[in-house]
Amino acid sequence: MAQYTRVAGSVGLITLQNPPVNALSAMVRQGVVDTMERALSAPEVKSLVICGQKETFCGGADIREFGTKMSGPPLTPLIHAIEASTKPVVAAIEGVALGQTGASRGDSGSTAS
Ligand SMILES: CCCCCC/C=C/CC(=O)SCCNC(=O)CCNC(=O)[C@H](O)C(C)(C)COP(=O)(O)OP(=O)(O)OC[C@H]1O[C@@H](n2cnc3c(N)ncnc32)[C@H](O)[C@@H]1OP(=O)(O)O
Repeated sequence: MAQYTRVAGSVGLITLQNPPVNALSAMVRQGVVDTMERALSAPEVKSLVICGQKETFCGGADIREFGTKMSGPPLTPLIHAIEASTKPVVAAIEGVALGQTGASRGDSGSTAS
């Protein structure tokens, strides 16, 4: 899933939650879609941060779903929705960040779209 909270008054925080590595399962992708919509429609939210939990950003595709029937929202439209956001979206990356366009393992940092 993806948990939505509001911090510092105007920042929407979307936390990827899928132990052990916050992989992009169908539920996580749906959670990001839902929480993005919620944050974008909230006038008090001026910017968004997407983060992982427990010192891991994201392990990429959820390997437990390999070989099963695809469900949930596809990834590419989700990425496009984030890139087209009317509010700035920052990824707060800690630890592993794996996925469609590359992989990294770092200490901490952030990228913006
Ligand atoms: C439209 C649907 C698809 C959306 C996604 C789009 C597709 C993008 C392409 C990709 O994302 S390809 C990349 C897929 N990811 C991987 O192949 C990651 C494989 N895992 C690793 O490389 C490592 O496990 C790690 C993430 C670097 C962590 O290494 P570490 O040494 O810290 O821990 P491990 O002992 O290896 O693993 C711990 C624990 O986590 C489980 N696990 C690891 N990766 C995943 C994953 N991607 N999904 C689900 N579970 C994962 C691993 O099985 C271990 O579990 P255990 O129960 O403790 O044995």
